[in-house]
Amino acid sequence: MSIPGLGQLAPQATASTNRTISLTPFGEWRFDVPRSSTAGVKVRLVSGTAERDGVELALSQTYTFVHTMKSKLFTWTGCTLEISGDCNDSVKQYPVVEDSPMVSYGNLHFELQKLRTEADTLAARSGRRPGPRVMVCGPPSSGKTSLARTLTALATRMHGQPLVANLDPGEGLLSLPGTLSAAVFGNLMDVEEPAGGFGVGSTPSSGPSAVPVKLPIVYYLGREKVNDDVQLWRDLTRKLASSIRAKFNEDEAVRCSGLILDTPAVSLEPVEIENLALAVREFAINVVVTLGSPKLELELQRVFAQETTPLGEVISILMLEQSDGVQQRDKHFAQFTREAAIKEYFFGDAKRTLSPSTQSVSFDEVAIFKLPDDSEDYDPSQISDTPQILEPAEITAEMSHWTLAVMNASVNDPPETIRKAPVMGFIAVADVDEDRRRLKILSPVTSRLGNRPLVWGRWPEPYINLLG
Ligand SMILES: Nc1ncnc2c1ncn2[C@@H]1O[C@H](COP(=O)(O)OP(=O)(O)OP(=O)(O)O)[C@@H](O)[C@H]1O
Repeated sequence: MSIPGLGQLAPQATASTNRTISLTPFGEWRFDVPRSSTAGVKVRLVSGTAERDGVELALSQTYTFVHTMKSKLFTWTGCTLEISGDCNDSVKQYPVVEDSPMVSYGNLHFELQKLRTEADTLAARSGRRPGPRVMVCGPPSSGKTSLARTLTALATRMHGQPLVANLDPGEGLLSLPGTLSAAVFGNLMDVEEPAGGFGVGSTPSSGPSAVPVKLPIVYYLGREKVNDDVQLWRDLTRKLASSIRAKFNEDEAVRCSGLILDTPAVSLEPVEIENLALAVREFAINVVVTLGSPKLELELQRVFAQETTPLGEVISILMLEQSDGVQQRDKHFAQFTREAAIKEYFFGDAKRTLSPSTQSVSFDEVAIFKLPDDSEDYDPSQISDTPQILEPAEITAEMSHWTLAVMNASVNDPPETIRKAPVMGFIAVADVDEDRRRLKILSPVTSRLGNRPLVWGRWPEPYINLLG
């Protein structure tokens, strides 16, 4: 519970007055920009230093945080912020700085930096040991993605080029939801983007970008939750791990910076622990961070008590406190965020307008596959010897407003190959004319689909009419 005047101000009703706040070292300004705030909230760093999940704000520059964004600005040194616009916010100060979870997050970063320096030193002597491979896991809303983002930003600030990967299909990393993906982060991240540099706005597009773009490798699960198709999630996790090994082999700077892996929220279900264990083994993780769950820490310590990485390293399992500032996001918020990501993928955002190409294609020109309907005797949360096979999809009006994945495969490839192929991009079905047997599609690029197969998953669910 927070006591005004003793550390944390109680959240205020939506505040719209222009105001100036001062934060002492390790203080946080926590904010939630409501949907009603069309102009968002504007923030200017007047003095000191401040950052959002590790990405620094420039002095005197005005930043806009758009509506339905929940986050915080943090300061190591103390700062003054000028704020205008509507948002719900609160200030958290730490009279005893050791009480801030950022102390342990910062210490973790410095330990990881030591391992990166060791890997660098070894590389100079022609050794090939990678830098730290750290996995962040924990219960829902424990701050996993925020910590992964902070560790990434802090590493890039020290000229590192870590690989960052996401195994949570509920939210995409540099991609739409429903995917597992990874990319090298070697430069500035976008402080204003709702996803803080992890969103689709930081990927290549047909428009100019304020920050250098990242090139992700993406696999398509087409489901919201891991348990909706555990078998495929495990197969794609293995594929992603293999892509990361290949990147480590060819790029010394990336290898020395290591990996930061974000994971789906878990309770303590045995299948979830097995999934985390699979990720640890596949990605050769040597540092596992559990956020706010001593039980998860104990369970993973038990699983890995006798195990080392393939390189013979100890697998360190540590628990860090979760911040009491982590904000809950209800299903409406999550849906709005997904829809905003889809819209941004095709149309850009306030800073960068994109013009997707609208194409009319005949039903006979496209090969669309769909995930099979869940049959009564199929339990998607169980590993099965007979994985679900893609089926050719019948094109009907039901497909309108869905986003389909364009697979980096040939339409003549076996369904199993198509299903596990990397994703080239997405198209949205704007309209289906069953009488004329034609589809109207939106594509971020003007080129035709050629013989690329499309996959119609279950996630993200259909968006409102993008052309409406
Ligand atoms: N200290 C904080 N103050 C204010 N907001 C915060 C703080 N830490 C995290 N948040 C916000 O809380 C929300 C949830 O955090 P985050 O996404 O990191 O949790 P998560 O564990 O990854 O969630 P999920 O289980 O849904 O994947 C995000 O909007 C994030 O920006």
